[in-house]
Formats: sequence, structure tokens, C-alpha cells
Amino acid sequence: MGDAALPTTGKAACVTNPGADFGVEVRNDVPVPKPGNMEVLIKLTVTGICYSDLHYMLEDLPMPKMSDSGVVSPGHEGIGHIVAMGDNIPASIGLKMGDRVGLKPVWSSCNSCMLCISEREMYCPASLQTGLQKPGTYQQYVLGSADHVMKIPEGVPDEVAAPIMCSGATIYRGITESGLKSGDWVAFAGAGGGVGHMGVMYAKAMGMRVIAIDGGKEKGDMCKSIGAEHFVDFMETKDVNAEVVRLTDGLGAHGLIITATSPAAYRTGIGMLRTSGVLMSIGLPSIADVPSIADPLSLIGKNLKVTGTAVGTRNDVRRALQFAAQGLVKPVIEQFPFDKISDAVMKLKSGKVAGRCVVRFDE
Ligand SMILES: NC(=O)c1ccc[n+]([C@@H]2O[C@H](COP(=O)([O-])OP(=O)(O)OC[C@H]3O[C@@H](n4cnc5c(N)ncnc54)[C@H](O)[C@@H]3O)[C@@H](O)[C@H]2O)c1
Ligand SMILES: [Zn+2]
Ligand SMILES: [Zn+2]
Repeated sequence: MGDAALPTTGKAACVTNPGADFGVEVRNDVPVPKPGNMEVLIKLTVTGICYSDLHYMLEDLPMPKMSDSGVVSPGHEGIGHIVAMGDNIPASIGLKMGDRVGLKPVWSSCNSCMLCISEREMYCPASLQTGLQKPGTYQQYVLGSADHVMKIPEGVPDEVAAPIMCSGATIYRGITESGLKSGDWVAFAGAGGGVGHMGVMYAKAMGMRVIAIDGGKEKGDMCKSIGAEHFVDFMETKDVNAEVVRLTDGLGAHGLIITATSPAAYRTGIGMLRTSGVLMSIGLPSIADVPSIADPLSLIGKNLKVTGTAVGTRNDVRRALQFAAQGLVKPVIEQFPFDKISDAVMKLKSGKVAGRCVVRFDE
């Protein structure tokens, strides 16, 4: 099955010179792939720009490289429409031509290992990542695995759905896995960024009390406008831990969720937690400067839990999208036309994005 009107080439942003001085080059001549068995071809309208894309292009983490799989376009927050379908897609999957769907970080998984069947498919040893082992959403015509593409609920615009594919679902998973409850104080270190600001909204929607930690007035104002009760500016506050303890009646936060990329956010860490508090790691500092998160004395003396989580499952993405469908979360986005995608990537690299950049292929 296919659409005879499909072009043979499309737009894509390709990494050049991967490493510290990487660049992003816009091309209009990238071949449109054909969907194979169990695959759909999606024509994207938008893609979000996640800091993980930068890690892949910077190659600053000890993980597989894009080039190992021949991938040149990163990206894993894509929304578009199905324009061609490959063979053997069971009707029970419920996909058809024209459906509005999203691509998320987990491109495929085996669907049968113990991790896959216990809602931990992101840790499946056979899983492949979008924009790392499979061409990513900086490419306008991109393939998805029929069992992993996400249907987007009505009433959630493309540019709202895009950041939920990774940022929203990751932080939804992080909050739920942390065991925090309504009424608890949760601090987000990195609250002004793409993942963190969605954390502020999801936590607020779940009835938690939110302390946002980030730097600068723009990010502070944004965090307060989306539900943070307090903003702690890490660039101006001498002792961030003491400030969070002060704001929580001298007891400390029930949870700290770190979505910052900087090692400094991890160094601040557990000192702001109350007894039995939880630290949830999500942001990935570059390996060169990873701090030790906790000393045994603090862990024992305060009964702390330190954990981490990677992206969301299909079920997390589905649930995270429902919050948007109900109007409970609405990412703060800055939109760029596709030919300015490099500006969006470099702005994120410079740490100046409040919320999330979303790039439009249709402009
Ligand atoms: N674990 C996962 O599955 C997962 C999923 C998505 C993203 N990530 C990672 O999360 C990190 C953040 O991604 P993003 O797209 O939100 O990036 P981002 O740049 O939009 O957000 C990071 C924020 O952290 C802030 N920050 C920097 N130092 C800080 C400090 N010391 N204290 C408090 N805030 C500080 C920055 O100002 C920025 O606003 C990246 O490392 C990314 O790879 C992990
Ligand atoms: Zn991401
Ligand atoms: Zn599996």
C-alpha cells in the first residue's frame, strides 16, 4: 500500500562534524524511505528539539554513536500523518493512512522479553532508539514501527503533542516512578528547560507543591506562570539546598527531580531532601564531570532513595498525552521554521531556551 503522489526526496537536518563543534545542515534532497514489514511512513509537520539530540551530536556520553548505525538526523519528538503503510500491519494495531501519529524515543522493542511485558520496554536489550539507531525526526519523511507509533488524541495540536513524546512522557514517568504523592513538595532542578518545565506542569496537575530551580528571570517567570510555587535561581542563590529547606518549613523537599544537564545540579542534590526523600535522576551530565550523588551516611541517616529513569513507555506517552487533551498541561514552546532548525539547536546548546523549541516542516 502506498501513495503514488509521494515525492522521492524530502527535507532533513543532518549533523555535520559530530563532536564538540558539530553543525546542523539543512538538505532538501534526502530520499523518502519506503516502509518495510510492520513499518509506516510518516510525513512530519513538527519536531521538538531535545537536549538528548545534542548529546548524540556532541558525542559527550558513553553510549552508541549515531554514526555506528549510519544515522545522520537525530530527533525523537515528531508529529505528522501516515502517508504510506508497509506489509503485515495487523488491523488490531488500529492504524490507517492519514492517521495523526507521533514518534517517540523508543522506536521499537522486542515486545516479548520480561522488560517489555512489564512496562519497562525502554530497557529492552533489543530496543532501538529514534534518532540514534534509526533516522530521527529532524527528517520530514521518517519511518515508524507500527507497534510503537503513538496516535495523537483530538484536540492536542501537533506542536503541543511533540514535546510530550519525550519530555512530557519522561517526566510523567519520573514523577510517577518517584512515588511522590499529591501534597508533597517536589523540587525540579532544571525546571526552566524542556523536560523540567513539563515536570512543573505535570506535578502541579497531580496536586504536588512545586519548587522550580533554574537560572535567570525569564525562566523564573515562566516557571511561576505554569504553576511553580517558588523559584530558586541557582545563579544567584548562595546555598540552593538551604533555600529549599527554608521554603519547606525547615524539613526539606519530599522529592528532587534533576532534569538539568549540569553536574552542578547533581552536586547540590540530596542536601535539600527531608527524611525518606527521593532523588530522581533524569538529566545527563557529560561523563567527564559526573559527581558522586550521595554518601552512605546521608543515605542511611536520612533513609533516602536515589534512582533514575529513562524516557516513557507507550503507556506513559498515552497517559501523558491525556493530560494535554484535558487541558492540564500545555508546553511552553518557541516555534522555528524548518530552515532555521540550526538556530533552534544552537539556542538550546547555549542554555537560553525557556521551555521547548519546536520546528515546523510545514512553514
Ligand atoms: N532520562 C531520560 O530519559 C531523559 C529524557 C529526556 C532528556 N534527558 C536529559 O535531560 C537533560 C535536559 O534536557 P532538556 O531538553 O530539558 O534540556 P534543557 O537545556 O532544555 O534544560 C536543562 C535546564 O537545566 C538548567 N540548569 C543548568 N544547570 C542547572 C543547575 N545547576 N541547577 C538547576 N538548573 C540548571 C538549564 O538552565 C536548563 O534550563 C539532558 O541531559 C537530556 O539529555 C533525559
Ligand atoms: Zn528527548
Ligand atoms: Zn523486549
